[in-house]
Amino acid sequence: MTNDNPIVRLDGVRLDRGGRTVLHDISLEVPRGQVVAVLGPSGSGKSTLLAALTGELPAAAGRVEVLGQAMPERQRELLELRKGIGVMLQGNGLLTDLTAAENVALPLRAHTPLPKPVIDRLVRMKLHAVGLRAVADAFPRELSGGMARRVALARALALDPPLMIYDEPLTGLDPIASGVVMALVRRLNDTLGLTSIVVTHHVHETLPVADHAIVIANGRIVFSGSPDALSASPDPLVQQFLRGDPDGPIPFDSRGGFNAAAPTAEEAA
Ligand SMILES: Nc1ncnc2c1ncn2[C@@H]1O[C@H](COP(=O)(O)OP(=O)(O)OP(=O)(O)O)[C@@H](O)[C@H]1O
Repeated sequence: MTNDNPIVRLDGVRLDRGGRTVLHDISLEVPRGQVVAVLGPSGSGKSTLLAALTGELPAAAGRVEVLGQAMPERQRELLELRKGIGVMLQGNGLLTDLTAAENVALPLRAHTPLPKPVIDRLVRMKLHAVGLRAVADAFPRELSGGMARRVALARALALDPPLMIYDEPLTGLDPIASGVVMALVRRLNDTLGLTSIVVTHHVHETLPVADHAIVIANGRIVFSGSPDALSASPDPLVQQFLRGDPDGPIPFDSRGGFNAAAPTAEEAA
């Protein structure tokens, strides 16, 4: 495998949840080194796509390749692959009775045999990378929302994964904290040689740091291209999403998924 190979490749992937198809025929490639924004309205299937990238949700059809290998079916191989994927989940997921440093140390304790002094040093380096070395001994409740998010980011980076996935990293943050977090995502991506996939509906905060944008709506990828091309897209679906209009080709309650654009006669009545 050369480094020119995409770090993520999906080919004709279908993803089902609760017996219903959420995403149809998804094909995409994520080149190494990029920050890719996966955008879409609430309920469009962003988290479902993310679950396929981490192997949590097997594809109902098609092929998912991550870090140059097909998504393993066997649990042990899957766990090994997941060590190469840093995931920052919605919210912080920090353990409240552990300090910031102890939270960041968790993956290192769980997945490496490293002695404590080495783990302590690595934790300090990770906290330094997110600009928070000074709060190593603080508990999550003593941190602002933005700082807690950065600690969660440091924890996701703990095992030096080549691929970072962020699920709604800006939820609950004010505009300033959002700007800090997104600038950090970009800086860490470039300085540590990562690839980053940011799953979000925060378009305007995310596009400025993204190299590539994908928009999901009505069960499919409706746009894939540069942030500039996204802003200029004449597609009514894309425009509705960018403007946040309740009326248009994306149903207001898009939880109905792929078929939601065409309500049943009962729903329409
Ligand atoms: N475990 C599940 N079982 C059944 N249906 C599910 C499950 N998880 C998600 N869904 C459905 O799949 C669709 C897509 O949900 P998903 O969470 O992927 O969307 P999303 O774009 O991430 O939404 P949000 O931005 O609100 O987080 C929704 O219709 C949702 O109700």
